[in-house]
Amino acid sequence: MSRTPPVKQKLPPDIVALKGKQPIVCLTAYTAPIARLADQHCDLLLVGDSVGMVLHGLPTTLGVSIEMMILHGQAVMRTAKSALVVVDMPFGSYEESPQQAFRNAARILAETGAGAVKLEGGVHMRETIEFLTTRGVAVMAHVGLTPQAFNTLGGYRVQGRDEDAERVFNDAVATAEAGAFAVTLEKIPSELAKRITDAINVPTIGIGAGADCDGQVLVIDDIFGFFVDFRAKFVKRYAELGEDADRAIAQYAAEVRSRQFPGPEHSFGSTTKVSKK
Ligand SMILES: Nc1nc(=O)c2c([nH]1)NC[C@@H]1CN(c3ccc(C(=O)N[C@@H](CCC(=O)O)C(=O)O)cc3)CN21
Ligand SMILES: CC(C)C(=O)C(=O)O
Ligand SMILES: [Mg+2]
Repeated sequence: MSRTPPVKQKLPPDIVALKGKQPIVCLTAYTAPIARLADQHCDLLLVGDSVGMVLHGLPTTLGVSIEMMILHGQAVMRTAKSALVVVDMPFGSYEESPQQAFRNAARILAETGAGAVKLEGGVHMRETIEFLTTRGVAVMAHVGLTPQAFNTLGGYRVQGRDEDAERVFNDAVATAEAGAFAVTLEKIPSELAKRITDAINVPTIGIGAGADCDGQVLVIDDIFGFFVDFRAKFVKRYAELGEDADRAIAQYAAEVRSRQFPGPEHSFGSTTKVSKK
């Protein structure tokens, strides 16, 4: 029986190997059809807890549950063939202790088949990241603007400016030393992101962290122009699908009201005779 060999899905070490060789392309994905598309162009797909704000209408990421992350992780894993899939650990699922983090990370990996988890935090997550990575759980870290700290940070502000730079630098270095295979840098000055990228031997994946990171990530609905609740400065819209979708819905509504839709071609006759056409 001859079969085309299956495409090998990337693993965390394959992502590490890209540092210094080529920019790492990452997007968020939450659903099977989008994962099928993005998989063909990305090295890494992130099932971000941004799903709570983007698809579930939550005001922040704080209300996202493990069950939500697993359902979306499963949907993405069904169609992602070559990109590494990373699932965000939601708020409250890992902060208590390394043991709690391991239990929930293991559940996420077992139930989704994803290759890694991502968690927010630097120096204070060092022990947890070490606990996970020495027990077979690949971890992507996330420092700088950590959206799950919305309340303590006082919003989604730029992090690491002026005297705050050392904190973010130390956070990034601590996670890399603890065994993280990559570090997300969110909304920090470009110069600081470059300093971090030069200082650690695993890839930095930037979002609002300038052009010198080893890779870039954006929220898929943001690049589609489909998420309109806010527009961060770091977002570049590559389409205006929101406008397109609005046009489609408005036209459908108008055609239903004017009885233009459905037409005969969308309708069924009462007999089974074969139509000519
Ligand atoms: N659609 C979407 N895109 C994201 O990038 C994203 C999410 N959702 N949800 C989870 C987090 C939250 N993130 C955010 C949210 C807002 C800004 C932001 O910069 N907002 C405003 C004002 C922020 C302020 O200064 O208080 C901006 O003007 O850029 C940045 C990152 C990043 N993540
Ligand atoms: C924006 C990325 C880095 C993220 O954490 C998310 O989508 O939840
Ligand atoms: Mg996230």
